[in-house]
Amino acid sequence: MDAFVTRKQKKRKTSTSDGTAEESYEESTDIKLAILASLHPEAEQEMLLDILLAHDGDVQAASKMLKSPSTPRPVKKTTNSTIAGQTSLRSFTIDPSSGEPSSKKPKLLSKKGQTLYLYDPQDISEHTPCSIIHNFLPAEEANELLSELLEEAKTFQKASFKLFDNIVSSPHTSGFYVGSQKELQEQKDDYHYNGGRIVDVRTLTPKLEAIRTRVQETVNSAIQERIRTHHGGQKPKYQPSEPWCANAAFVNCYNGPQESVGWHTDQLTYLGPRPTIASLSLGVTREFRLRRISSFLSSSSSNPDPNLTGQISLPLPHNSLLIMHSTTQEEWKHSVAPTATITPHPIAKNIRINITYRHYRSQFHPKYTPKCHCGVPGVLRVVTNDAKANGERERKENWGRYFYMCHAGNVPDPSRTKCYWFLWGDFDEDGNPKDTGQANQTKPG
Ligand SMILES: O=C(O)CCC(=O)C(=O)O
Ligand SMILES: [Fe+2]
Repeated sequence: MDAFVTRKQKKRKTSTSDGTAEESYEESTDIKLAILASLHPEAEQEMLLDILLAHDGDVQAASKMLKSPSTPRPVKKTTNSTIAGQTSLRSFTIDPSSGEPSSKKPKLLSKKGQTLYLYDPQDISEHTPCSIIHNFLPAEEANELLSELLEEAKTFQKASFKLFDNIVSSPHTSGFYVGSQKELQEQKDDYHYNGGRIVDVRTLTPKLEAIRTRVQETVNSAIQERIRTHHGGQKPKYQPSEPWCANAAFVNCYNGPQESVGWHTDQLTYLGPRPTIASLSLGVTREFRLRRISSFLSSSSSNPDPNLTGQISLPLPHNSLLIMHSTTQEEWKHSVAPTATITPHPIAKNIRINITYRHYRSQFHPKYTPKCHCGVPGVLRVVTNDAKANGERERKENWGRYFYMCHAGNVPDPSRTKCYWFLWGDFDEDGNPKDTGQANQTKPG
């Protein structure tokens, strides 16, 4: 059984719609789940997963639990929504004195090389930088939005760009939407993504426009709630205090189980530090995975707590709104993993549509982005211990500092002399540039 637990993870290169490139990993939980399912063909996948994870990935212990008369009998699903019958991990904790399920909360661990699956909004809020709202839109409206975007997605393209001498194409297609013709023209003229521009910019479709204000209101209340529950009423440094405004949206289309997006963080250049991103999923349920960037773990990165270094998977069902709060982009990476199987959706068949609403902040308009010697606007990054992303700026005393670097340094182009230009970003408490376009230039630490 151990061979399944310790199976090596596979790596591969990929790229995202906003142009950041990373590597993705595949995991062995699927196999353990398949074994458990073959032992308990009557049980629902979600229940098996919950129990497997409550037993720390031990298939034998999970199977024993399933055979126990005290375990609730699984009820067959009548819809294809994975949300039906979902339970919190709390329902599967065993009281050691009685051997009965107890309501005590288990310790949730995301061990290195393992995946912790979370479904319950309270678990997600407590153990990830995100919060989730299931059944966000009225059912009919969600279906209509899905149908509209499935039609749009027929004309989406795969994003592709150059990475270390290879053309990397994103393993899914996407479209980019803004609120007005003026913003559309500005995107075409002024905005850069990895040194290039997005040619296909569209204005929000009628249904994307119709939900925009609701997304905004929900996100703004969730931000306030998060500040209360996770930050003692004090917003994190650099998190904007201005209201969040959904003025741009990437729409991603994952056609089939193998389409995915690799581990990445979203580009900060036009969102600024500590952005909030709202992600509405439609159609097929897929796994959204999260893992911490180890330099932001509380223990030292040379000795991080092994219980916090694994990945967390959030299956995102049709009509769920995931809010990535202000620590997500700087302290975590996220991905949508390829999978062996999916449950087809009655409208979308094998397709998952995902909308990420973003706030392109006016203080981060490209006219304020510091420019490299090449004349190209820089890319805003944060210093982490990710050597590939940060090069020599990864030294501990600089972790968490922001800097601009050349796109050419980000995506080396052999036809150009390698460019080492960089500028420390200097932001106030609200993450606004202190001196727009004129940050102090200093030497790397
Ligand atoms: O499809 C998703 O849930 C995530 C998409 C994403 O990470 C992105 O567009 O940057
Ligand atoms: Fe992303």
